[in-house]
Amino acid sequence: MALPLEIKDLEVRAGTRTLLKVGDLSAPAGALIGIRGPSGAGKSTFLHALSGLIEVRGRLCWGEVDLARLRPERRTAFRAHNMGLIFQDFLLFEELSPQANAGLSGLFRTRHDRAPIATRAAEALARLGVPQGNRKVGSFSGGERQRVAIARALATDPGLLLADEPTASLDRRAADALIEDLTGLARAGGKTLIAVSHDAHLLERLDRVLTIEDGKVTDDTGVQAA
Ligand SMILES: Nc1ncnc2c1ncn2[C@@H]1O[C@H](COP(=O)(O)OP(=O)(O)OP(=O)(O)O)[C@@H](O)[C@H]1O
Repeated sequence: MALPLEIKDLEVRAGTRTLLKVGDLSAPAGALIGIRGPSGAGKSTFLHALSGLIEVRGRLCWGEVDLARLRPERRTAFRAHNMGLIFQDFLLFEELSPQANAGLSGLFRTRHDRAPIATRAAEALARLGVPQGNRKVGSFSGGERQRVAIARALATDPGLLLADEPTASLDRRAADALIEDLTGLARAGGKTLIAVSHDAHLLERLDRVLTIEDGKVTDDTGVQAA
């Protein structure tokens, strides 16, 4: 289930240094949001905060759940049940097939939950046109790998999809196909999508684009999803 986002006085620090500060920000469930900004501005830090990977201060609520108040293990559990992450370095297992990679989160679930994850992984791989069979992911192209990463993110049917530069390392054609898939799947499934990207082709397909500079949101444009 997609959840609304509500942020109040969010702060991320590393030692004494403040990496990110966001005063007030909210978005309805099912919004498609882009994040752009110069290198080192704090975009990945924001995505990591939104996914509960790092400690934050203030309020960072997905629905009723304030990630700022949860211990790391509770954040991990929340992430496993609600989020699909499509991160830059893919984190795919080179020696495994696409099916094994996409169904990986099933390993951490009960036997009862495992079967639907495997089924959704297979459906997502087919829908995204990933080559079937036992070929190892290590031999896949960048575009194919990125599709496996998306299928893996979709396998648990999460309400929230968080992506870091999903079209980086793809040529224009592969990037456009991926944008079509990602935004289409998010909209069809009523999922919230938050994507860090410099790709104008992706950003123009989203409801809203935030610009982050020097650890702050300096621009917030676009129509919010109803
Ligand atoms: N754990 C950390 N400890 C100290 N500084 C950090 C830590 N993580 C990130 N930073 C710093 O915070 C700033 C923001 O980093 P971040 O990775 O969020 O930027 P970004 O906007 O995603 O950049 P890029 O587009 O280059 O990926 C950078 O100056 C980075 O060096």
